[in-house]
Parts: sequence; C-alpha cells; structure tokens
Amino acid sequence: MVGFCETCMELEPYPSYPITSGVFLYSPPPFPVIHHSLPPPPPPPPPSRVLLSFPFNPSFFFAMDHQRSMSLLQFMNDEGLVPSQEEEDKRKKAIHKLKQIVSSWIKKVAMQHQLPKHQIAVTSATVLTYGSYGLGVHSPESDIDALCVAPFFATIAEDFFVVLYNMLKRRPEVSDIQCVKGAKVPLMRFKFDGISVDLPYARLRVLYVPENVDILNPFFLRNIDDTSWKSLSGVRANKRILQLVPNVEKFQSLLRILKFWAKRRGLYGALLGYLGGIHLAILAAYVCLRHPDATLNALTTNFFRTFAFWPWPKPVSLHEAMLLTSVDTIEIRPFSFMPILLPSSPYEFCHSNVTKSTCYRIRSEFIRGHNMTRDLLKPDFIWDNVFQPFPYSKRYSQFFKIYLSTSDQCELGNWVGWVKSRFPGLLVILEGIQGFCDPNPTEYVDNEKTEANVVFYWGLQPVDKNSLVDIESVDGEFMKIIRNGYEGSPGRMELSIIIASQLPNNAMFDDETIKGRKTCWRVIDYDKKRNQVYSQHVPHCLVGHVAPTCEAEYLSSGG
Ligand SMILES: Nc1ncnc2c1ncn2[C@@H]1O[C@H](COP(=O)(O)OP(=O)(O)OP(=O)(O)O)[C@@H](O)[C@H]1O
Ligand SMILES: [Mg+2]
Ligand SMILES: [Mg+2]
Repeated sequence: MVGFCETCMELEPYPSYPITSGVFLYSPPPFPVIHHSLPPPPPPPPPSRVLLSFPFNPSFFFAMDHQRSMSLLQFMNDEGLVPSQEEEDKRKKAIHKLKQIVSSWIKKVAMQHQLPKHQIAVTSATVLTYGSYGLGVHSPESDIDALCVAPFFATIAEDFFVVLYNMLKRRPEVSDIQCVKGAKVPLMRFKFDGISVDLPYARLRVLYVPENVDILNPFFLRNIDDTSWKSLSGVRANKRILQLVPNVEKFQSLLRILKFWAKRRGLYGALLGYLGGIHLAILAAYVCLRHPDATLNALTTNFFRTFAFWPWPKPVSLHEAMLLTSVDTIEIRPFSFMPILLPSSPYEFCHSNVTKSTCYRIRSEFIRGHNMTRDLLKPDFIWDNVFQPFPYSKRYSQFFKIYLSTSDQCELGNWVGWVKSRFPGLLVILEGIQGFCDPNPTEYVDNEKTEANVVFYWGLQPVDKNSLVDIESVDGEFMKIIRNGYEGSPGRMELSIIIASQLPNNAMFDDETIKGRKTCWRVIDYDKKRNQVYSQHVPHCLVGHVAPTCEAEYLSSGG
C-alpha cells in the first residue's frame, strides 16, 4: 500500500516501503520519495475490519451509504457536471441540422455520380452519435462524436473530404473546420454553433442507410472497407456498453464522476498516456456489471477498490465482468501497461499510450481514491477532498517546460495539434533519461508573450537533485520525430527545465481554477490554400476544393 502525506492528504509519489498487496507487478522506479514536510509516511490506514468493532446495524449502513450517494449527486450538481436543458437542446439542434446537411449531401453526391433517378430518390445517409454524447455522459465542454454513415458509392477522399467539407464550410454555423486524414480513424473536426464536433466516416454496402441504422446487425457490416470498420468500432463499443450495463442511469452518473475525478487528478487524456473517455467508460461498466444493485456511492467505492488492487497488466474485459470465460477472438495484444478490451467483436484493445510513469500515477490515484472512500464511517468525509486538483507544484521539484508558439494565431492550432500528436514519443524519450515523467495534460498560455502560444509543464522526479536533463539531446531527438510530415509552416518549440518556484503565476496548479483553463485556438483559414478537385466519375466535373491536410491530433485513435 502507498502512504499518505499527512499535511496534504496526497499519496507519496512512490512506495517507500514494501508493497504487501501484490498490486504492483513491476518494481517501482528507484526514485527518492518526497515527503512534503513530514519524513516517514504513516502506516496504511487501518483495514475496514475496524468497522466490525461497531455493533453491526444494517439499516445504519444503508442510511450512511444512501447519504453519501445523495451528497455525491449534490456534488455533481454543484460542479455543473450535468449539462443544462438549454445546452442539451443546443446539441440536439446541432445534430438535427448535421443530419439534414448529410441528407442533402448524399443526394448531391448521387447526382454527381450519375446514379439512376430512382436510386437518387431512395438513397440516404445519416449521422450516429457516440463517444460521451452517445453514452449520455458529456459535460458542457465535451465534443460531439458523430459518425457519418453513407452508402458505398460516396468515397471518403472525394465525396466526404471535399464535397461534404465544402458544404459544411459554407454553413454559417460551422467554424474552425479541419480535415484529420492521417489518423487511424480519419475525420473532420469543426465547431457547429460553437460545439466541437468530430465527424468520422463509414460506408455501408447499401443504397439506403436508415436514420437509426443498427450497426450491430451483421447485414450492414458485409464487405465494408477497413477504414469504415475502424470508424464504426466506436459506435459499436458504445452501443454494446449501454446494452450490457444493468442500470444505465447509475452507469452514467458513475462515469460522469470518474471523468471529473480523472480531470481533477491530471489523469484525463489518452494521448499523454492517461485515460480517455472510452477507457473510463469500460472500467465504469466493469464495476456496474459486477455490482448490479449497488448505489452510486458503493459503485464509486468499488471502482477505486477494484482498480487499486487490479493485477495489471491483466486486461480488463467486460466478458470477465459477466463471468464469461473468454471471448471468441482477441487480437494479438501488443504489450500495454493497462490493457482494456473493447466490448464488441472483434474484441480489439483500446488504443493506449500508457507508459511506466503514467501507469504508476494512475495506480497511485486508484489507491488514493480507495483509501479516501473505503471507510463508510469516516467522520470528516466530504467528496470535495476526493476531487481535489492534483498539487503538481507541491509534488514535483522540477518541470519540463514545452513552449509552442506561432507568429500567426491562426496557425497555432495546427502546430500544437501536430506536436501533441508526437507527445507519446517525447514521453518515451524523457522516461528513458529521467525514469519518471508526469505529463500534466493541462494546456497553459503565457500571457506575457505577444505571440500566440501554448505551454505544457510536465512534472519530473530527478534521481538526484543535481542531475539535469540534457535539453539539447532531448530537443534533437524530439525534433527528429516532429520534423517529418508536417505540411504547414512549422511554428516555434522551446524545451527547458524549470524548478517549481519558477512556475509562472498563471499556472496555478493547486487551486480550483483548473476548470476551463484549456486553451482555445483557431484554425487556419484553408480557403487561402485550397486546391481544385475533379470528379473521378464524371470527367472535368469540379466537385470542390480540397483542404490541405491537417495532421492527426491523435496518432491512431479516432478520439
Ligand atoms: N484510444 C482509443 N481506443 C479506442 N477507441 C477510442 C479511443 N479514443 C477514442 N475512441 C473512440 O472515440 C470515441 C470518442 O472519443 P473522445 O476522445 O471524444 O472521448 P469521449 O468518450 O467522447 O469523451 P469526451 O467527453 O472527452 O469527448 C470513444 O467513445 C471511442 O469509441
Ligand atoms: Mg467525445
Ligand atoms: Mg472526440
């Protein structure tokens, strides 16, 4: 078990005494433990056996459990985790309009392809929502993940990325539109009425795609291409999760809570080796399946207990949660510190960038959550403590600073997106040198600089205080990774090491203003650079203009 620092109720960064539970399968990195002000960590909290010293009164425990569930719901409300009716209506309206655009797009494409009139009349395409919106757990700042599903004749390269792109671009509701062609799941990303939308594409071997097409039905999955298959996997996974969980409402509340917890504790973001929405959704579903009658409090407590003692890298699978022995086909699993299996055929693993350091951080946070929630009778318990922002500046003595800037504000989004897509490589380089790195996912802005910028501060735990990272060699190695493939004009990148006291004032790591600090950026106006594209089906027919490719923010996931 990992100890607490008594002054700040934070877990020690690394176990300072032998681990007894067998939770950690690899040896902890050989770093000194920072005792924030008190030297040795206290012994682990007393086991829950202590509860049995009270005369056992079930109704008292039920009452306590109920009370904690109620206060958790109140906490969610106070934090604004559930979008207002007004926000919901705005999203519904945006999706409705998107469906209309897609419907008229497919007719236009059918005409451009010179399909017979009767086929043009019946052809249709639709939009299926998935991700956090599809699961009903989105927060006000979540994007809408919407899959455009169309008949086979509409190509991705031309009809989706050119014709639909241009139709969207002309709409007054649409801004900041980008084509993300290089990702495992290619997509268009834009804002619709101010809401971020991720729009990947799938083609089915049909002429008519029903509005609520059942993509778990094998009929629709016949002979589809590889990209479509990958794009559909998010929708299939979501649908399966919602079918499996015994109580959708409780699952949604639990997942909302966990996403908020992960954001507050600096653990949200698959790109930086932490947990993405899909990972948390499967972990939450696992707990719901194992405890079908549990209250919200019991589910949250069980979540922390289950994963604090999970024997990683044993995969988490919803089949196991249902006590089924195995699934039919499992892809050959690449090594992963925290493998999590998608719940729908062909049972691939969620893409993961978890590293040794981030795995350690996540597990420490599971244990912290467990230690804080395990005792139902703890007199001074308040949920607020569980969700305290992670105190980076107290925890780390040094920070790896990544300063990214462009002289033109419009180029910042693409430049930062590109560098971020290469962050997994940088993390590996830093871990190789330092052994440990905590890539804080929060993006900061240096307001003292006149140029458009985004700054990252990653926590470091040097082996000894005098050891310094050789910035030049890190810079050289990382430049090799980011140099190839960027299509725009690259911005500036400065890497440096700072100590905790040099953190700028606006990087307030330890207070509650952590919410809403994500940088907003604008995207290049592609109109200035677009190229004409002609139809492959009708010679000399101009189908539109192609946007220069914006590189994938995610190396291989559709998020
Ligand atoms: N690493 C991944 N592995 C497999 N599927 C992924 C991965 N990342 C994203 N996806 C798919 O894309 C969907 C949308 O991802 P996204 O990153 O938008 O997260 P989200 O769950 O919608 O949370 P948020 O509220 O932060 O948007 C997920 O539900 C999942 O189906
Ligand atoms: Mg999303
Ligand atoms: Mg998304």
